[in-house]
Amino acid sequence: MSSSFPLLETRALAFRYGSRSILHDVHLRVEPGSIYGFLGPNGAGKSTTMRVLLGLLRPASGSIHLFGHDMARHRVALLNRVGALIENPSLYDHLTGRENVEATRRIRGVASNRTAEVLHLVGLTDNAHRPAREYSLGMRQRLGLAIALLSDPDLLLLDEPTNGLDPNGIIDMRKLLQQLREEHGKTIVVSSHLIGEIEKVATHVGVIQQGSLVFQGSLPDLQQLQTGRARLVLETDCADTCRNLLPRLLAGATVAEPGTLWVPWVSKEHTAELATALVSAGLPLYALRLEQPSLEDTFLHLTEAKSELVK
Ligand SMILES: Nc1ncnc2c1ncn2[C@@H]1O[C@H](COP(=O)(O)OP(=O)(O)OP(=O)(O)O)[C@@H](O)[C@H]1O
Repeated sequence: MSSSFPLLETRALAFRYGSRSILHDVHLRVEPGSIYGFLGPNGAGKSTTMRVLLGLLRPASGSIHLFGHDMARHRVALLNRVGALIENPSLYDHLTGRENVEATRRIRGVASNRTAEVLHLVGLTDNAHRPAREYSLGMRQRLGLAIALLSDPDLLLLDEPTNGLDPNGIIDMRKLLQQLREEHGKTIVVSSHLIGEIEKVATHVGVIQQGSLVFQGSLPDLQQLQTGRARLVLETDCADTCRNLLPRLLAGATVAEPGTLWVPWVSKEHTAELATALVSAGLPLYALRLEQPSLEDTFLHLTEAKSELVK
């Protein structure tokens, strides 16, 4: 991650439900202008983290810094600069989209021109006169986002905003987040349990598993981790003989099957040397191919291994 001043930072954040520890030692770092994909399987602690960040749950220990200030000291002022969408927005179904926005606008004392602005931002202007009960799930999420945008917040915290949406709804939400970042300078933390969704929209990624952050970095950092897990699959007659004859070139290799070796990928030069050495040693080489894990595999590996990869 860059060394610029983080917009949101948690230090050794911990949370407990009674005697049950839910979040442990969470060090989040969200750079200004980023879309931070907060990933983790069900029950990992994403919603709990969001609620702690919004001051809805009190941390057991640790601190939260928003815009460079300690939230424990300036909670109200700092949270005024944050917009949130936590799961499904609570809407008045009998009111129109516009009336729903208006209801919150008045309570919050926001200027009246903002209603039309936020409806336009989320692409609901043409449907603003319809009652919310006629809205699709995607439209409801966008209306919730419009309400979150009323006070023109610098930071948006969105908990699984695409949950339950159909493919078009997911694409619309993704475009909207990109537009909010690129054209309106918003910083966005968006949680999901699907890496496939996050990789299309996020600039940075944090992976949480069982209440601990197991990876944090830019999207290219995560892709690099994926490349580092690539392997060569070598097919021959007897994998053990190969390993014994070429111990240096096959360091770290594992026998997958009697005639198949998995070799951690090093470089194309190493691959060429391995192929030459095998043939020179008179060993049959039936196949030598590169297997690159998908980003999904890497995510599963991170969440299953609970490794020490936090930067
Ligand atoms: N009110 C509660 N009381 C006790 N434990 C809770 C409560 N709410 C959540 N938990 C537990 O806290 C842990 C984290 O839950 P959380 O909802 O934060 O996970 P999540 O990553 O958001 O998962 P999901 O994607 O399923 O919402 C889970 O083990 C859950 O069972």
